[in-house]
Parts: sequence; C-alpha cells; structure tokens
Amino acid sequence: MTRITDVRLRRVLDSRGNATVEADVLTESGGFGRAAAPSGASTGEYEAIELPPSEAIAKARELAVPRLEGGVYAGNQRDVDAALHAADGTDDFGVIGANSAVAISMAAAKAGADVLGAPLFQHLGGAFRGGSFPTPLGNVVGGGEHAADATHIQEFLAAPVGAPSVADAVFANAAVHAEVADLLDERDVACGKGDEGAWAPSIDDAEAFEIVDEATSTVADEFGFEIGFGLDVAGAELYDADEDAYVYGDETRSTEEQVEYIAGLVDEYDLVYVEDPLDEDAYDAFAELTDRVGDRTLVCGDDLFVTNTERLAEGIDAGAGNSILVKPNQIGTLSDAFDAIELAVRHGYDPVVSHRSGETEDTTIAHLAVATDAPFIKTGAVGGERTAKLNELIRIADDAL
Ligand SMILES: C=C(OP(=O)(O)O)C(=O)O
Ligand SMILES: [Mg+2]
Repeated sequence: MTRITDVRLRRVLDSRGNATVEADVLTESGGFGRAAAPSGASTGEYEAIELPPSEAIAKARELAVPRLEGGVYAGNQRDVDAALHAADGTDDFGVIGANSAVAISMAAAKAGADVLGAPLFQHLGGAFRGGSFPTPLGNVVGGGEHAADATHIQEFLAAPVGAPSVADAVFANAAVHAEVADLLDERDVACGKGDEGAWAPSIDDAEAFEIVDEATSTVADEFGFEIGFGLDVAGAELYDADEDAYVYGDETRSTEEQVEYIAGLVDEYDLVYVEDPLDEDAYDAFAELTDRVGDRTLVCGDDLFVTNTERLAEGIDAGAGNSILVKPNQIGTLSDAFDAIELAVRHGYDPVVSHRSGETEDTTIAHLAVATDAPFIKTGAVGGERTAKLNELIRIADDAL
C-alpha cells in the first residue's frame, strides 16, 4: 500500500531567504508526504554535507529517485533510508546531499503516516506515544553566527520546566520574549532580531544574563510556574585553534578558564541547560565540565555529536555531556536520528530535538520529539517558521490533527 510511486524535488525558500530542498513522496494507494530540509549557520565540522540545493536535487534525481520509485515502501522507514544511503554511497551524504536525503526521508515518513491515516508522531513512535510532551527551549536573546553585533553567546533560551502543559510552556516562552523586549526598551537598547527570531541587541553577555534572568523571573511569577533558562554557547564558533582559546571580543579564555566560567554561570543563574559550552573536539573538557555540573544541569553536545552515533559513542566513553542535540539534517535521515536518540537514552543522555537557524514551515521535528518522548525541543519562541512547530505541538496535545 505504501509503495512509493513518485518522488518530486524542488527548490523552495527558507526563513533566511535562501533556497532549500523540498520533497514530495507519493504512494501507490494515494499517500502523500511533503517535507523540506532546514539549514544551519553555525554548522558543526562533522555534519553530513549540505550541497547547493540545485546540485543536491540533480544528484538525488539521478541516483536516489530511481531506487525509491516502484521499489521501496514509504511505510518502511528503514528501507527508505537504506535506499538513500545506498544511492549516495558515502558516509556523509557527500554525493546526493544531506539536504536532499533528509527532505526525502521526512517526506516518506509523512507519506507512510498518510496511508495509515495516523499522525506522523504515531507512525514513527507507536500507539503509546502522544501522552507526554517536550519542554520547548525558546531562544529569546542571541547573537554569535545568528546576528551581527550582538551577544557572543549564540542563544539565551527560556526553559519553562514547571509548565503544566506544552501550550502553557509555548505561551510562557513567547511572554519571556516580549518581556525581554520591554527590558531592552527600558534600557534604551534598540535592536532587531537574529535568524531564529531572538532579540539581537548590541549588549555584552553579562547584561544579557541580567535581562534574561529578570524576564524569566517576571514571567514565572505571572504564569505561576518555574521558568529557568539555558544557553547555546556555540563554543566551536568562539574557539580559536591558533590561540587555543575562546575569544569573546577583546576577552579570551583558555579551555580551563572556559570550563570555570561556564560552571560559574550554571551556579549563578541556576542554568538548566548548557549546549556546546566548548569546542566540537573538546571531549575531555566536556567531560570535566559534566563532572562538575552534570548533576544539576544538562550539558548538551550539538556540534560535538552532530546527531552521529559514532561521535556520541565516543562521548559516552569519555563521559562528555549528558545530553545530545538531535538535528535530522546533521545526519541525513530519520533512521539515523532515531538511532542517535536510542543510543543516547540507553546511556542516560537526554535527547533535545532541534530546529536549525534556517527553517521552513515544516513541522516534522515536533512529531519526532513526541514520537521519541524527548524531554526537550529547541525550536525558537516566535516567528512563523518557529511557531509552525510550536503550534503543531499544541495541536498534537489537543488531539487536533
Ligand atoms: C540551531 C542552531 O544553529 P544552526 O542551525 O545555525 O547550527 C544551533 O547551533 O543549535
Ligand atoms: Mg547549537
């Protein structure tokens, strides 16, 4: 029933105004799925390869589409993803592009769900999923590679850990975003927004901590539940290998000092989440930091693990981190993303399903998070391509798909 009859690929716009790959998958019995690849700006060195969309589409049409059409069932995700790997023949999707691969992989999953008449999260996760929801981490202030002339730390993330429902959590993050705007206004700081919709003020990181701390406390009092906050430091972007130091404008920190700095921030602000506090090769320093603060906060590897089971296994051996960021386009298929989540959970690492800075209206990651019972999802706080995922979580919880 779910035998694939057509795979159609096209270029569409992403939220930065760049082209990205969209895939449609059609099945014999009329099933239909559509998905689009997101795209990073602060990409990890070890991510699967994103090719220019036209090239990725041409290569996928030549090598992957003939293997899929007529020969593979969309309901069998492992077979779809194995066909994509076989068509590519490399271990990083360097031939057809991880952007083509992930768009097809996600579109096939949606087509499989469509034939079954089941929501995507249920097709992926089974009949017993849909009862618990991830806490959304909402980017409210940011800079780094996502905005010029703003904070050095890439993302300050509201974390409504005490929210009684996913809808309450989503509205709380939007309220923190609005409160931050008021606090910036009071300080006469004018600013625009970064790629993910977070405010991108030209202030130093210390001031951003003050503002986000105050905004989360104010909104927590208003909403009546606990709202913490966390960070994506995007340490690989700050790390200068020649100087062997983390560069914050005029200030630099050695690896030891960086560990000390982050551990201090965790305690000063009760941070619930710290992503990529160190460079993408710094397994030992990650392990040292995890040893120091891993009992009271999540130390999450994004560029460190790149959703890759081999890199995660190295991290598990080293004791580096206690959490993994999961971005399907970093590894190229949903099967690979599931494998990373399952390996993580088996070893006590919390998976955090994530958007990219360049996004579309695609909602697959909302379903992936529910399907895998991930405790967190990182998908922004405001902005259409971000609220597409947040509103889908609300619909899933409301049984309104
Ligand atoms: C979402 C992120 O940004 P990008 O997509 O630019 O890697 C991130 O670093 O976690
Ligand atoms: Mg990151």
